[in-house]
Amino acid sequence: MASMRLLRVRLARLFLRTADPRLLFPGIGLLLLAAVWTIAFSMLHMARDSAEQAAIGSSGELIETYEAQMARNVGAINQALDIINYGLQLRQGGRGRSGQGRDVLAELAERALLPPALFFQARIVDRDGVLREATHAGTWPDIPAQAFFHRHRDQAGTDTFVSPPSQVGGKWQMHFSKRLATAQGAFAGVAIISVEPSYFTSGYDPARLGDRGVLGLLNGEGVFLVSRTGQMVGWGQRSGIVADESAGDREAPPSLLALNRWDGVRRYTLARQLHGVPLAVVIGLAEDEQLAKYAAARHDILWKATLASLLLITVVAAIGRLSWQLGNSRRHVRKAQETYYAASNASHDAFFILRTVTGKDGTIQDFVLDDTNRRGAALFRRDKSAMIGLTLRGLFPETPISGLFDDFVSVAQHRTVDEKEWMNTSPLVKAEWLQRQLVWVEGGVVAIVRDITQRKRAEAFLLEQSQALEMIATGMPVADVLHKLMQMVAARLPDAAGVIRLMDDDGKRMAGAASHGMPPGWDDASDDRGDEASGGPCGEAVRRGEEVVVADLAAEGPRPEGFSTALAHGLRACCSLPIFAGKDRVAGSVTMYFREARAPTRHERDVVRAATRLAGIAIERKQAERHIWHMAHHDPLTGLPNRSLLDDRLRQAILRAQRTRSGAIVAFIDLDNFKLVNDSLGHDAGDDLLKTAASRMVAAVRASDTVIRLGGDEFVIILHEQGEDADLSPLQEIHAAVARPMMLAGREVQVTCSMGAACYPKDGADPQTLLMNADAAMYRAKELGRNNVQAYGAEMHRQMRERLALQLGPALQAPHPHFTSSVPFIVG
Ligand SMILES: Nc1nc2c(ncn2[C@@H]2O[C@H](COP(=O)(O)OP(=O)(O)OP(=O)(O)O)[C@@H](O)[C@H]2O)c(=O)[nH]1
Repeated sequence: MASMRLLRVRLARLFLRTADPRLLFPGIGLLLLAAVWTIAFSMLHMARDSAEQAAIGSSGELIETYEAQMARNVGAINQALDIINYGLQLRQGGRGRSGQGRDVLAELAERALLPPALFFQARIVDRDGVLREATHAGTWPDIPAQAFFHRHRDQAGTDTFVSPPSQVGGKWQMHFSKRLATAQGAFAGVAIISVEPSYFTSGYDPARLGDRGVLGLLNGEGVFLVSRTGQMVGWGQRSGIVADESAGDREAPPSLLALNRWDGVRRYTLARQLHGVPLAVVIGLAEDEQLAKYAAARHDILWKATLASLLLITVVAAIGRLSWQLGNSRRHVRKAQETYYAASNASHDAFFILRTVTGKDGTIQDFVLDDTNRRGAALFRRDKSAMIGLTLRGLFPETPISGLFDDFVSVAQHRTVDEKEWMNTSPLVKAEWLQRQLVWVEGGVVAIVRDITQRKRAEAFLLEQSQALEMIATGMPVADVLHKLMQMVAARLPDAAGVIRLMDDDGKRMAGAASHGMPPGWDDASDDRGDEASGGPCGEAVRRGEEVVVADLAAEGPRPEGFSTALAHGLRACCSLPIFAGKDRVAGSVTMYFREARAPTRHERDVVRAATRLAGIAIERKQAERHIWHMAHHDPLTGLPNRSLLDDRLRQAILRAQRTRSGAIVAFIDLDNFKLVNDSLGHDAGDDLLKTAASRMVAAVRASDTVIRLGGDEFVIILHEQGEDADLSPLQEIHAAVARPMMLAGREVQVTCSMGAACYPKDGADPQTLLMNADAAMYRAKELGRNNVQAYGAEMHRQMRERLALQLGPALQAPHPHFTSSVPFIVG
């Protein structure tokens, strides 16, 4: 199985490698070239075969023809020789027609028993080699030395002897000779018929044998007696051919292509032995002539094959190049696609490629999703494969998308780009806020969508922070600001619950100031626990002044009571941050509880930190405000409320008296001869005296009463809920307390004061009247020699007016006479 799989894999790889146009087309080209040349060579082979067969066939036919021709010629000569012999025998026997003395040859010629004299010459030689008769004139010298003479003289027999061509009478001739014998068989001479060699090759047909063929006669030694090639007639060449003796019924062997040694021409050569004579007919067909058609066809085939090859190579090269370019461009496209996919998959943006679907009338009907990236599938919480092919409407089955669809159509029609942010309403899409860019592409629209929920939330968070800051800046109550901050955190961390607690002024207890999603009674419970600030991890944040994270409330050691409540309500983890109001002062904590047992994320901690910082600013600002207000309304030396609060306190005293149906005493106090202290003991001693006097006054009244320093050495005391009969005994106590000796600049000093009192409602119904009347009474006390307490009387009012008239007159009055009667008494 494994080997099969391996084989399949290898085959697939081989196929892919072969399918590469760089290999495929050269491969196909080579195959086609091989096919072209295989066909060409097989055609050549067939053509040559056919030409050879034709040559062989032709040579076979020719040898038959020429053999018959030669046999006829030789037979005629043979017959003529026999006739000569017969004729001689008849003469010798006396039976000749012409009788003794008449030439046998002439007689035979007359009777046309000899071959035509035009070609043949007949001769008779006697037993001594003397020429006895001849059909033609001419001598033949030294006949007894001729081979044929020896042959016939020495060998009995009737066979014909053929002599090679020799010159007789100036002519080259072949000689056919036969032994002449007496009736007893004795040698009687030789009958000779001579013929020009060309006689035998006159049948040379150039149409059949060509210009370079051969037709010839061989003797028994394989020597040409005559041969003709074209117009050339020759003899005597040694052929080296062994004649075939298969004449007759036996099928002749085919001709052989061989190099004819006598002239160096390759020929299809056949030799056939003639019957009865030691002669063989030879025919030869020159190879180049016989195969001339084949050579032409060969040239034609090779030329066509070459042309076809060139054409093929050109076409394959062109197709290969095109295919290579196509492959290259495909590779580039594929690489570009791969790059696109890699980039788009790594992108934080979702990509959607949608194809436009148009109706018959050309209007856009819908858009079909062709492709998307990983982020796109994640945005829709679906598999990419399940999304591809869906229409735009199909992507948002339950959401009206008319606006989105119109935007797509607009971008597709106008070939533009459209960018928008929108709040998602589709439950299928995993985002609150989205930003989309629609870009026209050929045949469709590409939508690039980005989840901007975090950014939008951050913007909202920033907005809420600035709103909280605005609330702080405009002096909104801290409780409102904290409430806003808690809302802000809740919006960012919707699954969390939280509470903001503030430390009370003495820094011992914390109380909930704002909360979100906390279990009912939780705030109360924690508020009730006075030691919460030092108990659980959240209190620990306040105590340590740093962030405390509890990743699992259930795993925490000794559990504060509140944790059980939190756990019971499904809160498993918490993160608490101290609120710093000012540099080191912890004013409370912001604590968020989470429903999973885990450490809060960085984002969650950042949100809590931001809220904590703003809470600190709000509290610090409120404290600064309070400080400024306190500074504005209190005397920095004594810490007592100053003149700015006088009117308000007087009004409150009146309202309170009205509410409680009681009265109130307004006392005006001025230290006696205070200037002397400054002058004698110094200004600092004067300040100490003022502080001591103020503290003694505060100590002498109830907490609900008010002591105000008007300025200099003047004070106002408001005593609430007094009887209407103006009992001045509380004032006497204050007077006595002030007058107690004190240490100033290392010396004991006793300072008295003058006090004037006006009672509400008896001496005045409004703050101004009461104050003015108390002042008048004080002035009266001064007049009476200082160091006493005077209740307001109506006559004081008249005296006051007289005094004012005098003071406003041209001459100023001299200093009051009581000045000397109540100087500060330095004891030590
Ligand atoms: N050390 C000190 N002196 C102050 C302060 N404010 C005002 N004074 C001085 O207090 C003196 C007030 O004097 P007066 O009330 O006019 O006169 P007196 O000496 O008290 O005399 P009688 O009021 O007539 O008894 C002035 O000399 C002021 O300079 C302060 O804050 N510290």
